[in-house]
Amino acid sequence: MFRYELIKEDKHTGARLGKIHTNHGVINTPIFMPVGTQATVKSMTSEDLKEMDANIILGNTYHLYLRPGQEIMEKAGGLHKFMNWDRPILTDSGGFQVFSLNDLRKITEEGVEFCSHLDGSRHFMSPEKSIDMQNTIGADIIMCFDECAPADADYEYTKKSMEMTTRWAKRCKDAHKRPDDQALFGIVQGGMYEDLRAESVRGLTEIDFPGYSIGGLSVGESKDTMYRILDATVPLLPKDKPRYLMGVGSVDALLEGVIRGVDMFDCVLQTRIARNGTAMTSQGKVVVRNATYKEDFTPLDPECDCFVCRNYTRAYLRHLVKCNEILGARLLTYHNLYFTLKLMEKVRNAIMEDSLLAFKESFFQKYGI
Ligand SMILES: CNc1nc2c(CCNCC3CCCCC3)c3nc(N)[nH]c(=O)c3cc2[nH]1
Ligand SMILES: [Zn+2]
Repeated sequence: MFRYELIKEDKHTGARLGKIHTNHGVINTPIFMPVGTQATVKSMTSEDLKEMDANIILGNTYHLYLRPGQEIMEKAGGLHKFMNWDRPILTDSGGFQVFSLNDLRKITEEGVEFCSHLDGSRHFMSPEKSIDMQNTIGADIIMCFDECAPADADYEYTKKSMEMTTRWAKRCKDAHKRPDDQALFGIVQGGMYEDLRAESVRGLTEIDFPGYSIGGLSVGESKDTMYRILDATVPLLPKDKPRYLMGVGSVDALLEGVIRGVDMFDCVLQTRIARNGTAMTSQGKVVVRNATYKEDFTPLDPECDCFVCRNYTRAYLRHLVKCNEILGARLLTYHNLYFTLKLMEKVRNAIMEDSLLAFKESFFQKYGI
């Protein structure tokens, strides 16, 4: 049974310590959730993810709907069994991916018509179809089907889009077949307009959900704009329910989001930059491809105790990346996820000790932010 337990509110900021209880285990918040787009966190085994103590990972309705498809997912007994992951899973509803992965699409009140980015076949996704697929996938936390308005959308478009997303949220809740096993989160929209954000919160809390996501951000707006919208939106959300900031983020955005009362985060950055040869370390970003590391036989991050930093050198990692070896992507992915999960553990400890702002200052100073 899904339950959010508020453990402690930070004395000096909006940060809070919490636990989310699900059928597949407990999630300590604030939490970073590694992204698994096609039933895998790229190059990580379930054992790797357990070893780095990942509490929860993300799946994606859009990708799984296109491949392997609902029928296979059904026959596999759901995503947990299919990918051999017995801890919590959260799925996004597919709305964002339909808009971000396809330019051929048509949005109506009913839903969205789009062409598959894989083979160009035509598809139709609606609130009901998204919920049906998410019920089949069986994730512990699922998302309403929403429209993420573009960052530069004008007031009128953003207002209409947010109002439709609210109507779609009601349709999602009505279509949800397994509310006791899968917690459905509403997604706050309203673009960069504080009054539309407040309207979205009002509409969604009236329908009532066990948790709320903040969507429509990290879509190209400035960090200051994102923080301004968070300042205006988070305080309006119920304190006794989790808040999930979608698609965020880099280490600075994670800390700034926690300070503003966000509990859950997901971001593809950690795994994406790893595949491009960049590591996140306690001294800031290390682009291992750089010639400076050619004869650097020291660990990637001297302060990290992950198996990559304990067993391999920067020179070796640079060699792997230069040769475009799969192991290079795998080792950097493991370290970047480990680093981010450890950062969130330090953040949780700092909230416990009422020293979050001091931690943020010292971390930013060392990281070079
Ligand atoms: C990167 N910035 C950003 N992401 C957003 C996302 C996606 C969050 N990440 C989901 C994972 C992506 C990879 C596959 C697994 C799921 C958003 N999603 C929804 N539904 N609505 C948004 O407004 C919404 C807004 C977002 N902004
Ligand atoms: Zn490491």
